[in-house]
Amino acid sequence: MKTFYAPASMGNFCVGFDALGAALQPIDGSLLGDQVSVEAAERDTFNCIGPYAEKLSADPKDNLAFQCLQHFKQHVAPNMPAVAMTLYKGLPVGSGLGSSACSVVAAFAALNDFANTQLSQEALIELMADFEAKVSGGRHYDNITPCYLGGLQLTADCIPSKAISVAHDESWFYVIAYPGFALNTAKARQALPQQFSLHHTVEFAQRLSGFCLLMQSGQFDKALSMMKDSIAEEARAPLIAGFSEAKDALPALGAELVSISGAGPTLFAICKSEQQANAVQQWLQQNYINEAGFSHICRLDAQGTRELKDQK
Ligand SMILES: Nc1ncnc2c1ncn2[C@@H]1O[C@H](COP(=O)(O)OP(=O)(O)O)[C@@H](O)[C@H]1O
Ligand SMILES: N[C@@H](CCOP(=O)(O)O)C(=O)O
Repeated sequence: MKTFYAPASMGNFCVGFDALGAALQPIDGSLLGDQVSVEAAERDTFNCIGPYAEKLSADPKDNLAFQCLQHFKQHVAPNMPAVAMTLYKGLPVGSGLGSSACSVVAAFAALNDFANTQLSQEALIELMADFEAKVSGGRHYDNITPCYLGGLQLTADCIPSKAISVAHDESWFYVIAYPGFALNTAKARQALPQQFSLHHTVEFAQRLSGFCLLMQSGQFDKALSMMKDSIAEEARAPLIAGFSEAKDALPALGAELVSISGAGPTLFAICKSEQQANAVQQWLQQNYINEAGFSHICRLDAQGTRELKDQK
């Protein structure tokens, strides 16, 4: 049996709505994401386990990972033998941490390895995006490609190969805090303005292009100063209890930036020292998250989706 782990990701990365995303690795070495195992079996079976399994429908047909299995057998690898698939649901649904992308990416990575297809990386990414689009209320790649490829990705349908890896400052700490309640991505997309002025649109393009070029040339502090979410944050902040208070309070503790991870409600803060990250995390634990929430101090995950070798 092989097990594939897909890491949590932060869509938008503040300055790149639907176009930038980053994979996360907690600095304590823990895994923050979903896992999918596949092994040969007499007939196809699906099992969903893990801390967030019970938040999903008990009917496999409703589960994205099982839908990936069905699609794969019907359209990609029709001669593939029967398999037993197990999804370990390690991320809460509707968290802003790319939970649905994690299940889809881990499932297709495991199936693709099992069936040893000749699918190109781009074709696989498109397939993954098709399935995430089924639930998220829009086709966007900013969870799929960082989750699959790791790092910080500039990503869109119109980008050759769907993603360009963007350099990042490896000394930055990302404090993430999931407050313990769900915010459905499709609902959070409906809250967005449907139109922006020409000025607004041009400024978005200027910020995103300036940010990416500065990061790519190692001018990380200048890039950080350009990070502003002019598309989603204002419309979504009222849907996230405590976000505005945290955004006001955390800079005094050393947060260089406070923004929404994906569609929320997870919040992320960028800090330049571990001491500041600890202070920010402590504030968030006391003031932002409830008993069902959690927080982690993270770096960006450079590997993306990978086989967990020590699993049997
Ligand atoms: N394996 C799965 N992982 C996550 N969500 C799933 C899965 N299978 C089905 N779903 C459904 O997809 C939707 C995902 O919601 P969404 O808000 O997009 O989550 P997230 O932002 O965490 O990716 C939910 O309605 C959930 O029930
Ligand atoms: N760009 C998307 C990202 C959604 O991420 P999720 O983790 O909340 O599913 C958006 O902002 O809608």
